[in-house]
Amino acid sequence: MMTLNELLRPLRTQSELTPEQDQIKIKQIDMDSRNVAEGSLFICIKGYTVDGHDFAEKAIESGAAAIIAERSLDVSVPLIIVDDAKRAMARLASYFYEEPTKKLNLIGVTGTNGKTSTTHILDQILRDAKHKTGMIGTMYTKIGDQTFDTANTTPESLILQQTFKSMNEANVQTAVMEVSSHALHHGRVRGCDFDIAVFTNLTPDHLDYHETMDKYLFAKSLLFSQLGNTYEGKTAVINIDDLSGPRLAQLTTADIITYGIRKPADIRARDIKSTPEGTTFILEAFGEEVTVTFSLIGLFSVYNALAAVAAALASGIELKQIKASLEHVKGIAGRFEPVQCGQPYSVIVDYAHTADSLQNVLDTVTELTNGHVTVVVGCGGDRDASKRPVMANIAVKQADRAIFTSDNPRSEDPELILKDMTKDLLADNYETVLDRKVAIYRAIEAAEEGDVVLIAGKGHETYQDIAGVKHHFDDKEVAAEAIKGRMT
Ligand SMILES: CC(=O)N[C@H]1[C@@H](OP(=O)(O)OP(=O)(O)OC[C@H]2O[C@@H](n3ccc(=O)[nH]c3=O)[C@H](O)[C@@H]2O)O[C@H](CO)[C@@H](O)[C@@H]1O[C@H](C)C(=O)N[C@@H](C)C(=O)N[C@H](CCC(=O)O)C(=O)O
Ligand SMILES: Nc1ncnc2c1ncn2[C@@H]1O[C@H](COP(=O)(O)OP(=O)(O)OP(=O)(O)O)[C@@H](O)[C@H]1O
Ligand SMILES: N[C@H](CCC[C@H](N)C(=O)O)C(=O)O
Ligand SMILES: [Mg+2]
Repeated sequence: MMTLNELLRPLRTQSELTPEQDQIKIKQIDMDSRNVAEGSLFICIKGYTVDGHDFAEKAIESGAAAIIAERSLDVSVPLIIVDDAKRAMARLASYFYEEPTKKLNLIGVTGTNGKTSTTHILDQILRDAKHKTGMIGTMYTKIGDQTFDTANTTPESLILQQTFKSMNEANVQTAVMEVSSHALHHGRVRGCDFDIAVFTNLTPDHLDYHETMDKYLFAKSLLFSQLGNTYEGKTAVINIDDLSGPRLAQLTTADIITYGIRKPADIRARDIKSTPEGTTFILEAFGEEVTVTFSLIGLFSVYNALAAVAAALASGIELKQIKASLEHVKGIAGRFEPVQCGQPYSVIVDYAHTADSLQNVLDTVTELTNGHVTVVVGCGGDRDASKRPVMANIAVKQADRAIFTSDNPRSEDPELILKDMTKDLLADNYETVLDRKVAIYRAIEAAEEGDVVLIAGKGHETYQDIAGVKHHFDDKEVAAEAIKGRMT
């Protein structure tokens, strides 16, 4: 709880509050009128769908004691006008919750692909080293052993600061979070005091939103320029094999740890051997060497491991301990996850929903099998349409057979998404099957001994978003039903 006068201090606004209004007690901050309670400060956010200013009255009816807005409103409680409500929200939330990230070793992971995977590997290493950890990302938010659902990979600043405060209360030492480009662009992580920033890679995605790769890189770069200009205790972990790596390195004054496979790097993997059971490699870290046996599959997984190793070393964990942790990292839900029901062919569910990830995963599958490869894949609606034909092209080139189907069409017509994917395809090794369940069944029913069916795009998701309604749908569940159905 804070007085309004005290809470507004970091905004440095010239609010014309009476001495009585100055003393109003603010019990919580809200950006959603549906959460407002007695004594809330309600912040009006102009969204993509609706305008929070239209809910100010509703918030007051629910007990809002003051309103922050970007324009004048006829309201009965104190109104503070700011130029940018989201910017104000980040500042106020961090202040109200007593700058919780300053009490955490905060690690942010950004990049087009590999954020969830890297954060999960890193969390395992940290927990093995007896750190109490928190995680924020695509699959969930986790505080200690408790998990919570999240709507976004990187939530809005208010939710973030509340989460960090809960982490402080639970004595979390290290928080590992995915930082999406949307979040960076929207300023959701303003007010987060990162200690370590990790870059995985940059390949085309979200160009509907960022428009050009340069602007997309600029959004990602904000994590590195925000790393502070004292290098004391701040580290940027950079994939030096990625074209954008060196550019990001130039943007930070923090210490830099590079990792890679192809180029010389501080943290490097060599002699990589992949089998369907896992990967072994020699890990070099600042001149020391250890051999790692790792259960995750594919070169891309080695990159994610290297990123996690670098961030763990920067967090003070010993290489010996890191090696031991890597050796018992378990598979990550929906990432190259096998569906095993005793069938003589392989079925793999994976979250590849970009051209680069699909290419990487198909490269891995084709390298590890002598059988036929069938890929079942679609593209999401209300997302970058430019990746659709590129993904389809990779599918027909890399796999023996592709079944194009629906992903999350959201507000788009799924037939039109399929048309976008296939309109310029010259190949004839594909078919389109709109119903995802039918598509998965068809691929599995045709699989023979030694073949691989890759079901890409939805990974861990347990729903299919059609016209804004989330229907239960789980690729793993459907695949298992199809496999068992064939056995009976
Ligand atoms: C395009 C986008 O980023 N949208 C985000 C945005 O939603 P919005 O602008 O539509 O919000 P809105 O519904 O118009 O509401 C505006 C304001 O009115 C308030 N409101 C609304 C209704 C009401 O009754 N009362 C009320 O007060 C809302 O709480 C909000 O403050 O603000 C919401 C709350 O923070 C986010 O959950 C939502 O993310 C949606 C779910 C989304 O799909 N975002 C994607 C694009 C995204 O951000 N993805 C990245 C990951 C991408 C990646 O790297 O793969 C992510 O970090 O998740
Ligand atoms: N380092 C990597 N490079 C390229 N592709 C990768 C890499 N790591 C994972 N992938 C592929 O990308 C998919 C998504 O991986 P992951 O969930 O870790 O990425 P993410 O960055 O968290 O994605 P999102 O932006 O949706 O949260 C995986 O299922 C795999 O196909
Ligand atoms: N974080 C990604 C997830 C995409 C998952 C895919 N199944 C889709 O719906 O496009 C996004 O919001 O673009
Ligand atoms: Mg993710």
